[in-house]
Amino acid sequence: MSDNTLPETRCGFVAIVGRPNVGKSTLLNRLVGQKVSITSRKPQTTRHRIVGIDTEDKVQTVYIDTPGLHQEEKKAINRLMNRAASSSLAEVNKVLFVVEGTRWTDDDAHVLSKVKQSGLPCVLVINKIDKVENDQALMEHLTWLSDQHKFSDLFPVCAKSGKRVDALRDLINASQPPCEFIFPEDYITDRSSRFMAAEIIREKLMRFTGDELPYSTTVEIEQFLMAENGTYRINGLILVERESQKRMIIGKGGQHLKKIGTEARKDMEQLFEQSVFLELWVKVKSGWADDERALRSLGYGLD
Ligand SMILES: Nc1nc2c(ncn2[C@@H]2O[C@H](COP(=O)(O)OP(=O)(O)OP(=O)(O)O)[C@@H](O)[C@H]2O)c(=O)[nH]1
Repeated sequence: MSDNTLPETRCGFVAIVGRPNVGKSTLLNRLVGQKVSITSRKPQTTRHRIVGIDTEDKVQTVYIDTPGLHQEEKKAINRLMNRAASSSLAEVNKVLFVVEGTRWTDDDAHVLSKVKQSGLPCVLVINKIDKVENDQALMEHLTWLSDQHKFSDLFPVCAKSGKRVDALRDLINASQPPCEFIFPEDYITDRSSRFMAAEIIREKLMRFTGDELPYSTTVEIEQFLMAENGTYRINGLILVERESQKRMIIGKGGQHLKKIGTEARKDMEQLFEQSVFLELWVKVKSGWADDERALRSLGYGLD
């Protein structure tokens, strides 16, 4: 603490908003420098509010990753912002509104209306610039975007490659107000390791099963132990609705499930910085929607 009692550290919440599939989770992972939110080509991958924490020197930024907003989720952004803003520790002091290249849809317009209502300063992040071939079209679109709202900045990035993400991070960190750190310096998320393990498995399932896998598929971590040698022993249970889905996930001779397991294990080892022994099981569960346990693992009831 300095003499005038203002903390030497700076800290604040930043909400990441945008319609589904614009790359919010990819951006969050880049900003935090670690995988804290799962990503996939399928829209609506994010079901949970994930906090990614970025601490560098004396600045801490706590990111909130929202499920993709579309017309039916009108209240999500308000709920999110109210919840974060009512925190006694810090307030959401910035919004990152992510859009995709030169595309602008009704869902983007809907998110923008919510941003306007919130009255919060907003940086417009134009992601996926690698996909924009026409520079002139991008410039014209940026001009058009800047007329839609008084954004504090317009920031083109490529979250996938990380291009310009560091500069964005500097911009965000520079604007954080004096505040004690909310989380310990070595935290990158407020989610438990068990939760992260289930999310990683779910990501690999979505990646490797293509469009056939229904969103109703859930993952539960049945066991999460650290053995004496420091290895994590993790048992994951994948719950599906039909026998055919089970066969699809397991694949011929178990090859498919093995691949999912290997990829998930690698990500877990990177995240937990420990060796991981992962076992996966697939079980058919009928009437899962009535099952509170399965619903919980989908994230319902967490609010
Ligand atoms: N070409 C390109 N693709 C990107 C970029 N950023 C993200 N993507 C891809 O876009 C897809 C969606 O990314 P996500 O990060 O899951 O998007 P999201 O906005 O979090 O999606 P929801 O969870 O549905 O809200 C994935 O396939 C990403 O790899 C980028 O800068 N360039």
